[in-house]
Amino acid sequence: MNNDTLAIDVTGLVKRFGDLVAVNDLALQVRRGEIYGFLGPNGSGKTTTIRMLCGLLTPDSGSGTCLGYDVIRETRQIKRQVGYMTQRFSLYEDLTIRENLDFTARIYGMANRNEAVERSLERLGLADRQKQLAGTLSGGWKQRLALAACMLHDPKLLLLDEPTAGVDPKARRDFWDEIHQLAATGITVLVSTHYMDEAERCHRLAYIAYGHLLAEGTVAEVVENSGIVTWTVECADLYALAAKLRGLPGVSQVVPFGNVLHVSGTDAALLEQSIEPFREQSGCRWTQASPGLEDIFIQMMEKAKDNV
Ligand SMILES: Nc1ncnc2c1ncn2[C@@H]1O[C@H](COP(=O)(O)OP(=O)(O)OP(=O)(O)O)[C@@H](O)[C@H]1O
Repeated sequence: MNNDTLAIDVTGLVKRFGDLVAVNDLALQVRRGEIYGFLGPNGSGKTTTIRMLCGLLTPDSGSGTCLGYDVIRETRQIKRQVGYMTQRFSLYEDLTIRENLDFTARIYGMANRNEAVERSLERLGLADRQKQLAGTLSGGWKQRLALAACMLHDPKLLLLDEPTAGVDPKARRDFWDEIHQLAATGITVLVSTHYMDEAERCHRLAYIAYGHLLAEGTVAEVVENSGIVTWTVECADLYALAAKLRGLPGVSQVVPFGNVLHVSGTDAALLEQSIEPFREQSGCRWTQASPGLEDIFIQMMEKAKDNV
């Protein structure tokens, strides 16, 4: 794959803050027009990576391109074609919706500012509320306004850092519908999230922990390559069973999901051996299941922690 097909193509990215290696030898390839999920625990280096990709931070080492431009030498060109939505609401709460969009358009130095703001207001469906103060919008609308602001200059790539944190499910769904509509027009989206349902709405995803890339691919590929086996069990006394299962050989996770326990491990034979005595327990129904992304990521994080 080359620059025609890849929006992001970087390798060996490293960023240190003093003694801390925030991003460690990271390689990332994101195809044009895809929605690429960026997952990982708090402090794993997602924001730092995003900031290196859009030229706001200079990597200590590594190389590559973003939209075909060199991430070290051509940061000005990159910034012009990238829309970056930061983790926290970065617009002015005491400016109106329109004033915020207008202000952002001025920062981009846009010649056709008024037209772009009008178009954006129409598209957002906020034309009749343009005089409302941004601070009075609901969390979901704030995020949509922030997205509209970073789309004003028609970027080819969107870098969205936890855009839906703390937003209710309906507003999150609307936001993601919007992301998919943008991707359908050819815009590439790299989006960080802690929500597993959002991870599943990505075309491909990467999982990083402690600055290292631990998994990459489609959801199906990540599940397939995880090497994790999960059994679910429905049982009358779930908590008593959970207590007995925890710590047994081959059992690395025992997690209740409502009335069902998820019991996972990486050694299928050992896991089966350990659960065998409980298989016949009356009132218990065991089923082998596909591991969830959450099971996989927690397992990876634990393993990575052991190796740090
Ligand atoms: N400017 C900085 N100076 C010093 N340390 C920093 C700086 N920016 C980030 N870090 C540290 O680098 C590590 C990675 O941080 P980063 O914000 O990239 O993680 P993240 O994956 O985005 O986390 P979260 O999910 O909480 O947003 C953290 O330990 C953080 O404290």
